[in-house]
Amino acid sequence: MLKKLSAFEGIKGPIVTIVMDGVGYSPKEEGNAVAQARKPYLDSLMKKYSHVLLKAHGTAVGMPSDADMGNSEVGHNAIGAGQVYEQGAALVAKSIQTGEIFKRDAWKEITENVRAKKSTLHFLGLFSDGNVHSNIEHLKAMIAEAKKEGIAKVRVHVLLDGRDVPETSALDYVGPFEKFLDELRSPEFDVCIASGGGRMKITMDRYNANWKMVELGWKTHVLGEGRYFANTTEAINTLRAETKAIDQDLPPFVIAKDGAPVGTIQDGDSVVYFNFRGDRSIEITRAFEEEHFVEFDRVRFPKVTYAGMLQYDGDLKLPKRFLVPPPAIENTSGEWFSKAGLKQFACSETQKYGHVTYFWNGNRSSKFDGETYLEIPSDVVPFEQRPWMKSAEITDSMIDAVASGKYNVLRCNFPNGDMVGHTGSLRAATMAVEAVDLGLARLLPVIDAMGGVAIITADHGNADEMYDVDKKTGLPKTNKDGSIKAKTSHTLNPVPCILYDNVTGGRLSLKEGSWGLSNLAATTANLLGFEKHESWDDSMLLIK
Ligand SMILES: O=C(O)[C@@H](CO)OP(=O)(O)O
Ligand SMILES: [Mn+2]
Ligand SMILES: [Mn+2]
Repeated sequence: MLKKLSAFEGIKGPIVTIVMDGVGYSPKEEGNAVAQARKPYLDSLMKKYSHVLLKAHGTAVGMPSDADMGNSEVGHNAIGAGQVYEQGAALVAKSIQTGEIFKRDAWKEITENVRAKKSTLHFLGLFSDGNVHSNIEHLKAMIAEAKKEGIAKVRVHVLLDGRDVPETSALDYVGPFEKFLDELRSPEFDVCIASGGGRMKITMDRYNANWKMVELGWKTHVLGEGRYFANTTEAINTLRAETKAIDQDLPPFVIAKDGAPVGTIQDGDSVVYFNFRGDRSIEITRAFEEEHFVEFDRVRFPKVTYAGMLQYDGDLKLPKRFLVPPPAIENTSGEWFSKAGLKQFACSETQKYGHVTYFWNGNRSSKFDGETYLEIPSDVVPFEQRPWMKSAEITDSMIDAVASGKYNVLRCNFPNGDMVGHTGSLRAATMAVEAVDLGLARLLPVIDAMGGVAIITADHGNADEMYDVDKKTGLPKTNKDGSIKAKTSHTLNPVPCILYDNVTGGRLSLKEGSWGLSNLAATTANLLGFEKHESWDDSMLLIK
């Protein structure tokens, strides 16, 4: 049980954590949608209330190095668990480096299956070195090992990124990768790319937001249905010229030879989904694993030996077979607040719903006792067309939940800064931040009225840098037509953390210090009048 604090009895009203997804802090104004947004409410909070900056990237959130940006999974894991675990990116890299991955049963089953049946080994996943969902180095290591182990035929299905890496960088990955395959290819080892498409068009949907994407991915990778191209470079060049889309939004393509797809997925094949992050892996995994599947008509359901890079959901045991064990995230704040008998409420719209539930609770999909979840359906549109997204509805729901008096601890996520930040539109991203400002201005007074306190923070940066800046010159890069190259990925910047307290008469503030997202759970525990769990990182709260 969490122990009661002796120095502080705790706030009587609700404690509310508000995550402004993708709203990082940078002193640089140019290309910074957060700084440029008209957000009088948030600006006044920064003047009036105790605040600090939190580290939200790199080793502070369990990534392999401080060159790695933060992301929603590692960010919400750290906030919810109050601790830093080595995350998927680091665990897989290590397992490959030590060779452990290839000694485990999952890899052996995958490879023995294709050797025994003389069938094809397929790799499917996000094709970049973004290290948010996947890393192309992991893919290359597995292909090289497959050759070493005498596998005869490998097909690769590539989901183009442009969201964790520069927006039109796909060919920078395809070129060197084709060369890598050319060097491995031999009469005994037949390897090539078989299909692909933009990650926001096919396969990588999350939280059941748009199953059509997964259906289109299934048609492309499994059935080999779609537009044929002779190779990936030709596909990308043609589709770019026709659609003007950036990589994440490019339509699907099928690589064909002599009028037939080179790599459909068939009975007896093995399939490795090489993304380590779970949210955008669960739906396609279900399509490959579920015997009775209702989300779309698969037309053909090949009997394959399937493995995910990690296990994506420990409660649902999805997938059954995985190459590397996921981080065992234990003693989350959700669990211990539940054990303390507290009532918890979590809310977001579909795009971030799993962030405040599944990621928050250490990648568990089931609830702890006393938890209530509310999902507001997201629009299925390009978010630069609706930068306000469902911020008003999230605010309405949070106001109702706070005012109901039913909950001790509440959490919500406003997706705007992140989802609109990823589109690369600076104009829309400033509106996104402004929509969050409107929401805060409505919600916080209701927390006052209930005698509560709020922490306003974020999980990582995104909207704070909308220009792709040349590291050497510090100037924005430009496209061929002279326009500024947009940055669609997350940033390395810290995030704000504001303690909104109008109820203790100034007794509480945040200590100066070198803090990160993992210090939030203990801080919330203190606000509730509890000591932190022994495994959580320290509280930032100073109590007078
Ligand atoms: O959209 C996503 O999948 C990632 C970026 O790859 O963003 P976030 O971590 O904010 O969910
Ligand atoms: Mn995020
Ligand atoms: Mn994001």
